[in-house]
Amino acid sequence: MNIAIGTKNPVKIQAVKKAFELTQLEALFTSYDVPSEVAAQPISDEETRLGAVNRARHAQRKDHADAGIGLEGGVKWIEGTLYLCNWGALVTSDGTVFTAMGAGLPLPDDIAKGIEAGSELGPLMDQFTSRTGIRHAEGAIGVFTNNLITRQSMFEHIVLQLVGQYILHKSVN
Ligand SMILES: O=P(O)(O)OP(=O)(O)OP(=O)(O)OC[C@H]1O[C@@H](n2cnc3c(O)ncnc32)[C@H](O)[C@@H]1O
Ligand SMILES: [Mg+2]
Repeated sequence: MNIAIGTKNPVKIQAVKKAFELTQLEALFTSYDVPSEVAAQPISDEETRLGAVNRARHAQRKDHADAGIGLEGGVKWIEGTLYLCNWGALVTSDGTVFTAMGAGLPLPDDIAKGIEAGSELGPLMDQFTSRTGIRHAEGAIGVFTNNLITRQSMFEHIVLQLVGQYILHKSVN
């Protein structure tokens, strides 16, 4: 099957490819820089999920793929604490939408203050770690789990949830 991925971020692309390796599906991949149509820094489950769905829809339409996949990273407030939140969506050529959420943990106060002030998590994480390109590497989830879970493995898990739902749907329809 042809899978169109709605990002050019290599971490997300690798996550999709790795997840498909664990399935019985033969897949060919393309990737496109598509709009999420939400803020560059989504700040709720709803907004992050919508970003993932929009990316999946746009990617699917780009080359009439059998399925489009969108992955979106965001943050959300729970009881005054800022948490990481991550979402994925798979949209099929007949318009069926599957969604799934991934790992999320609380972020330090300094990061939360930066987000409140309007900054994006990517640059804030670079500042926090005195490095560059954390979002293309282990991500915030990697930094705050001591690399036990990386941004790639986190997104891989989301894609497995999406593909699992898709396979089940195909087998009963
Ligand atoms: O090229 P795309 O696909 O857009 O990949 P991205 O790394 O920008 O990822 P998102 O747009 O999904 O993430 C939304 C925002 O949150 C940031 N972000 C999300 N998760 C992150 C993480 O784990 N580590 C660092 N930054 C992260 C990212 O830099 C964006 O500002
Ligand atoms: Mg982005």
